[in-house]
Amino acid sequence: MSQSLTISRPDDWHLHLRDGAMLKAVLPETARHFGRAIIMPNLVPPVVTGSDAAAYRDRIMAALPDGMGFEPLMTLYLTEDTDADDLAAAHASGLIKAVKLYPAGATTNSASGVANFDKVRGVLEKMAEIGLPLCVHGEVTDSDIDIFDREAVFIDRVLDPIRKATPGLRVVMEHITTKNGVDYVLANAFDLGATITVQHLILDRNDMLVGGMRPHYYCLPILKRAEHREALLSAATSGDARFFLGTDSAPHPTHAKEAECCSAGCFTAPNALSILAQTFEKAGALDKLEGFTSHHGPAFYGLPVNSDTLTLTKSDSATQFPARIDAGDDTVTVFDPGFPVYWDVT
Ligand SMILES: NC(=O)N[C@@H](CC(=O)O)C(=O)O
Ligand SMILES: [Zn+2]
Ligand SMILES: [Zn+2]
Repeated sequence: MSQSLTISRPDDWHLHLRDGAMLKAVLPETARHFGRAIIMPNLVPPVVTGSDAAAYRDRIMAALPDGMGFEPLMTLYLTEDTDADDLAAAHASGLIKAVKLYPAGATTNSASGVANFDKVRGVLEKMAEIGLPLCVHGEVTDSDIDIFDREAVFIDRVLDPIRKATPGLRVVMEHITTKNGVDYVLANAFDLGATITVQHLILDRNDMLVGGMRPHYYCLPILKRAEHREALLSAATSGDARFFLGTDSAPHPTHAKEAECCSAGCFTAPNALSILAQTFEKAGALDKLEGFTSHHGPAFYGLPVNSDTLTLTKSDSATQFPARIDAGDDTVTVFDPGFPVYWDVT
């Protein structure tokens, strides 16, 4: 028996496209399904200025296959030297839709991030004034804080003080992974939103560690206990507009994932929507999928919902996703949810 669901075209509110051959390889995987995406600026070197963002947007558009529609929503990478006027001009021209805060050393390519939060106070005040959202990788980097606690500690020690010191600053907690993150969003007003990834909705740390380590499930923030996954699933399927999809699809060459010290990130662009449909259906919340993938994000960012649609169909046989895609001389391994998925984009 087949079943189908037509929704407004989804957007991805947290996406890594990289550059060069990798960009060319992964961009069609997103553009096939998503109308727009918030493009993460953690290139090497990072996308710091308005002119960096304009040049990166041009490279993305040049890599887009003919006939595919896709709008990259550009971001700047916040550093301790970010120029508030350059950032305001990039926002005023419509070039950028957000600024990304990486605590220095928290994740992939975050070395140029912020170590001393006092140094970005002026920039954050400017962002509050002009209504430019701050997207936050919310983990402390202190070596004495356990990796599984780094998100919760960040909320108390960094995020809450920043928000209190900067009234009116709109913040997106990127890729939340804990009940603490969900509760913090719920306890605040609608100037605070959160993106949630596919992997954090379906996996917990046991899936990554029991019976052998699975490097393709290693991403940051790291998968947590089952009770946290359950809180994320409740939030995503609740219909609360503060929670929306950010896949954090983060391609790395297969050899860098299957390495002695594996890179952090899951490449979910090809099958994110199929897995989500299955996950929402299992939770008895298929009617909440469209809000999560297509309505809540535009509402937070003050953008229109996409005018075209996407149809998902469920069939009796499991959907076959490619195991990997080619990217120049490398391959990128496609995320395997670990269970059969019967939904596919048609
Ligand atoms: N999520 C990840 O594990 N990796 C991301 C960086 C990030 O979003 O933190 C990447 O750029 O590879
Ligand atoms: Zn991150
Ligand atoms: Zn990311």
